[in-house]
Amino acid sequence: MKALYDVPAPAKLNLFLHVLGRRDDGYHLLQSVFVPIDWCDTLHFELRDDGALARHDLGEPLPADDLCLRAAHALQHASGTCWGVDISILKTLPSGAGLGGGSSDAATTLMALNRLWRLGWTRARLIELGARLGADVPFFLGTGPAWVEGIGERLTPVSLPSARYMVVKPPAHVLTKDIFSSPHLVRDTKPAIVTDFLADTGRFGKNDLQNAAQALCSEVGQASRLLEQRYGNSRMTGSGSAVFARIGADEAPDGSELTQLPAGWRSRGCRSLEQHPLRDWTPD
Ligand SMILES: C[C@@](CO)(OP(=O)(O)O)[C@H](O)COP(=O)(O)OP(=O)(O)OC[C@H]1O[C@@H](n2ccc(N)nc2=O)[C@H](O)[C@@H]1O
Ligand SMILES: Nc1ncnc2c1ncn2[C@@H]1O[C@H](COP(=O)(O)OP(=O)(O)O)[C@@H](O)[C@H]1O
Repeated sequence: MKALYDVPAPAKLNLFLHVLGRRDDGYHLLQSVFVPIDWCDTLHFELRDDGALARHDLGEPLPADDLCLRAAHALQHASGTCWGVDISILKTLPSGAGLGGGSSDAATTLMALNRLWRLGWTRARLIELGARLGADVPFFLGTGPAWVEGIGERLTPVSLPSARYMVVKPPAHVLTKDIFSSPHLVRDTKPAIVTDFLADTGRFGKNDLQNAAQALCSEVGQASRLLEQRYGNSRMTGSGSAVFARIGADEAPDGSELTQLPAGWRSRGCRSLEQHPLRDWTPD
């Protein structure tokens, strides 16, 4: 195998997000259900025999310390392989949205290179390496929707019925660190448990980060109100600034965009994925 083309890196939504406390290192402990959706970046991987790692942006330029290259460097170093790769990225997911785009790109890179370089690493070993790249990377190395605890490294797969969502992303975005250090940060006192959530599948929980995000960025509240008016529900995903609403089977076709949005806003009709598209690429 010399190449892998059209490899997807799906985004995710947080159906709810509880902040339970804070670790000694300052990171906050979370409870959340993450669900992958069919809004994806697309990556191509071509084997190099000179050991070089190169990235080619097919869309908007990516940051110099792009998470795909960081993932490739980390796996090349940890595995000791002599192989290299040319990574081409067609970025469609907005960055800094709470959609996990960069984290998903990193996870897809680890799974694709594990296959291209014939490393044979297990999922658990990739997750251990991925957790050092970002708190959301372990989720994207998993099998699909998951109950997530810790700072994102403790995953319990859950099966959820497919659902449809309209996602709206205003142009501004909020720094995750500013949200967690905000006086508006809500902390949950009563942790939920998996069975509680599953008993109420489909009913959104709260996002404890949303008050702080709205205090820092008025567009998050604006996006929430827009979706409440159109669909009767809304919730910020992750640390924002994207907001989503659950929509009916007969509303907004998949991939559609909302009209009459302010300039620079993005939107997309999405469907949840019952499993990660690369689920079978990695041995458990
Ligand atoms: C909170 C989540 C939920 O999915 O937000 P999104 O990234 O999806 O928006 C993620 O776990 C985000 O994880 P990650 O993206 O790795 O966080 P970073 O940007 O590295 O965090 C920036 C800063 O936010 C604070 N931080 C982050 C995560 C966490 N569980 N507790 C924290 O206190 C820390 O000060 C950290 O240095
Ligand atoms: N391939 C990438 N795609 C998106 N963001 C990236 C990538 N590589 C690095 N980043 C950086 O990671 C941060 C966004 O990460 P991402 O997982 O997309 O966050 P969010 O979950 O908030 O959308 C930004 O600071 C961005 O500059």
